[in-house]
Amino acid sequence: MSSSDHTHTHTGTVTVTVYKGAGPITETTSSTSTKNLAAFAKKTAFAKTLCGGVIMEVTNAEQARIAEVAGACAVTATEHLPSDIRSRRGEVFRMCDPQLVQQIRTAVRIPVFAKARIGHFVEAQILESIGVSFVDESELQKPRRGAAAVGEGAAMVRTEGEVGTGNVVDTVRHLRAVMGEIRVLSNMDEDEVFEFAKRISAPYDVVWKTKEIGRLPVLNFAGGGISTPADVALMMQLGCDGVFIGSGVFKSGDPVRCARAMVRAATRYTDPGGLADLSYGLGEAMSGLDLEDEGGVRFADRTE
Ligand SMILES: O=C(CO)[C@H](O)[C@H](O)COP(=O)(O)O
Repeated sequence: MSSSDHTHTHTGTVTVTVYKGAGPITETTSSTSTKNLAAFAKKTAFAKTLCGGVIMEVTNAEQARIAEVAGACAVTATEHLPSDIRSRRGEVFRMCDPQLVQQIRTAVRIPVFAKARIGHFVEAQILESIGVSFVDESELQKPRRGAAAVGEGAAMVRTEGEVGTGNVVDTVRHLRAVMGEIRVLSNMDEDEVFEFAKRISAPYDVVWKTKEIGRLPVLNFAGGGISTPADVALMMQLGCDGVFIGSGVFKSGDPVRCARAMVRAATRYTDPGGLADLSYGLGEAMSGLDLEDEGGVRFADRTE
C-alpha cells in the first residue's frame, strides 16, 4: 500500500488484516445489508479479543510454539521473515504453503493468521478454506494503494514502519501521524469531514465513525522494527492496540527470552521499573538497519 492515500495517515503504511468470518472474504462492509453488518460485527468482535496482545510472525511450527509459550495472542504464518525478505530484494513473496499453515495450527492453540498478497483474493480464499483465523494481507508480498481498508471489511489494520530493519523509527512516525490525524478529525465539522474523506479516498461513514469515537473503528496494531521491550512499550504508549513482531524476536540472540519479554512489555508498558526488569540480560537484540545511512529501500515508498 502506498503511503499517501490510505485511510488514516499521509505518511504511514497500513496493511490490512481481514478476518475470514461469515461471508466471502472480499465482502465489503460499506453495504448496508443486515448480513454484511452481522458478518462485520462477528469479525471485529473476534479481533477485539486480541486487543493488548502481541502477534508474532512465524515461519515454522517451532517458532509458533515459542510464540505461544511466551504468551503471544496469535501467530501469523509467513514464507519468510521480513528481514530475510529485505535481503532477498526483487523476489516475489507469496502466500506460504498451506501445509506449513496446517503444521503451525497443529502445533499451537492460539489463533493462526496467514499472509496473503494484498488484493490476491484467491490466496485469501485458499487460506479461508483451510480454516485460518485471519487472512493477513501484507504489503511485503505486494504493495497497493490501500485506501478504505476498513470500508472493505478489514477487522484490523496495521500501522507499519520499515519491517525487517530492527529499526522502529518509521513505525513511530507513522503511528504518530495516524493518531495526529484522528485528533484533527475529531474537531472537524461535517463539511470538513466530507472533504477529508474525499481527499484520502476513504468511505465517509468510516471517517465519520472515527471522528465520533475518537479512534479507528477497528483494532490498529503496529508492526515493523519492534525489537526490544522498550520498543513494544513505546508503541503501546503511543496508542496502538497491540503489536506485530517478526524479525525482532526471531533474529535476536535469544528468541525464547526475547519473545517472553516482548509479550510482557505489552501489558506493562506504563511501568518503567517493570520494563527495566524485562530488559535485563536479554542477550543480543536483532541488529538494526539505519535506512538513512544505508540509502536502502523503503518498502513504504514502493508503489503498485
Ligand atoms: O506483518 C508484518 C509485515 O507484513 C509485521 O508487521 C512485521 O513482520 C513485523 O515486523 P518485523 O519483522 O520488522 O518485526
